[in-house]
Amino acid sequence: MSDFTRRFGIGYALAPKKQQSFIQVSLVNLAKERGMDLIRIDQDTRLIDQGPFDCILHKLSGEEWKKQLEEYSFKNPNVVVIDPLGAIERLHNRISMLQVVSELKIPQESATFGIPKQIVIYNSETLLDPASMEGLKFPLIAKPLVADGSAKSHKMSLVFNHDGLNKLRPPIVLQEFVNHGGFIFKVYVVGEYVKCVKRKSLPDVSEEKLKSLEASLSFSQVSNLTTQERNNDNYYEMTHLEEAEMPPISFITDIARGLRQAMGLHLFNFDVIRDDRVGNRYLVIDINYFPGYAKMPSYETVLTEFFWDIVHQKQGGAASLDKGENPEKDSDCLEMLNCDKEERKLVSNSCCGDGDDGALHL
Ligand SMILES: Nc1ncnc2c1ncn2[C@@H]1O[C@H](COP(=O)(O)OP(=O)(O)OP(=O)(O)O)[C@@H](O)[C@H]1O
Ligand SMILES: O=P(O)(O)O[C@H]1[C@H](OP(=O)(O)O)[C@@H](OP(=O)(O)O)[C@@H](O)[C@@H](O)[C@@H]1OP(=O)(O)O
Ligand SMILES: [Mg+2]
Ligand SMILES: [Mg+2]
Repeated sequence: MSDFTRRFGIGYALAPKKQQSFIQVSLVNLAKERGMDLIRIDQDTRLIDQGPFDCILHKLSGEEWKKQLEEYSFKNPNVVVIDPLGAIERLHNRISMLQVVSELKIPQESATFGIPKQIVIYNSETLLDPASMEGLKFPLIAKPLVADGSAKSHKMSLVFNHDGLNKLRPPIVLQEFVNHGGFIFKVYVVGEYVKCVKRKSLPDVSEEKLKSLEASLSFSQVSNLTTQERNNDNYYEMTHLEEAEMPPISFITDIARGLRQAMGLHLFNFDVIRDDRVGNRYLVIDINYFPGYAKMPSYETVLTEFFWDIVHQKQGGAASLDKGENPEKDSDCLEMLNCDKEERKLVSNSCCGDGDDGALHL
């Protein structure tokens, strides 16, 4: 069969929520028109008995899936697995996740980047020992060390003083909370493609406010709030996304490319904030494997193009990750996304302060 008529099979193994958001009819149809069939992998049947596939997309964890994937890859070495489990695992720990950012070698002329100051706490004794704070300054944000996609792994707390540490459950990462004007930049990476969008984030905490606040405040997935949840909150109504200035395009693209190469991953996004104390300093605070691409503008076109490259071996293995340039012009790569206008199908995340009133009051 000539390459022109050959069809390609792309197997996907995703959790139900991810499948529902990502596998939309528009994506399936566009891929089909380009000769690629998206095929659901039945998680109740052995992977080895399914297919044939030219590529496998997945966001599942657990030993059983690992075993299945290894067995499949051993018998089908030519099938591209997006992405290797070993490479994804680095993102399941919030320390190893950001370690890679610190190791990037990127020219920092007009802007600089890094990660917030942070420590890891494994047990309650260390948590309550003032010596372990290593000069970290309040306010802090406490994040579960594990970032495995569970609801628990997204549960965060803002900690305003020592008393606020009492409620925390190690293992956790204590990270300095950096004022950033209430906006966050989400940088989506799909192979060589990079798209930066802005979203609302947590409000700044002034020195004055810090003194008057309760000891801590817990919340979950604030950048993913539903329109309804935002509308119920004064802060969100008062924050104007269009006012946020985008970061320098080529700088963000350089970081994205550096991360992609260093991690050996094709599908991820990372969250960036602009440090208000410095202005042109950008901090990476989170990296997510296979994020909510359906929220990215033109996700169907971008993903279809990526699949096409993969099955035609234009972006296959780690070597081709070095290939370089983003296929889009830089000016097209960064786009403002006003998420309030977006339809969100999935998100059921909530903010819960100590009073659990559903709003984020600082
Ligand atoms: N060091 C920080 N300084 C200021 N704000 C922060 C910091 N870290 C996190 N945030 C805020 O808290 C939110 C949640 O943090 P983070 O992105 O690490 O959590 P997550 O649960 O992994 O999120 P996601 O849903 O993107 O996976 C961020 O989107 C941002 O608004
Ligand atoms: O829920 P969405 O589809 O929007 O995607 C979110 C995704 O959830 P899902 O994988 O269960 O879908 C999250 O993954 P886990 O950490 O929970 O594994 C994480 O990557 C978020 O950052 C994504 O939101 P985004 O950062 O893109 O806004
Ligand atoms: Mg995040
Ligand atoms: Mg995350």
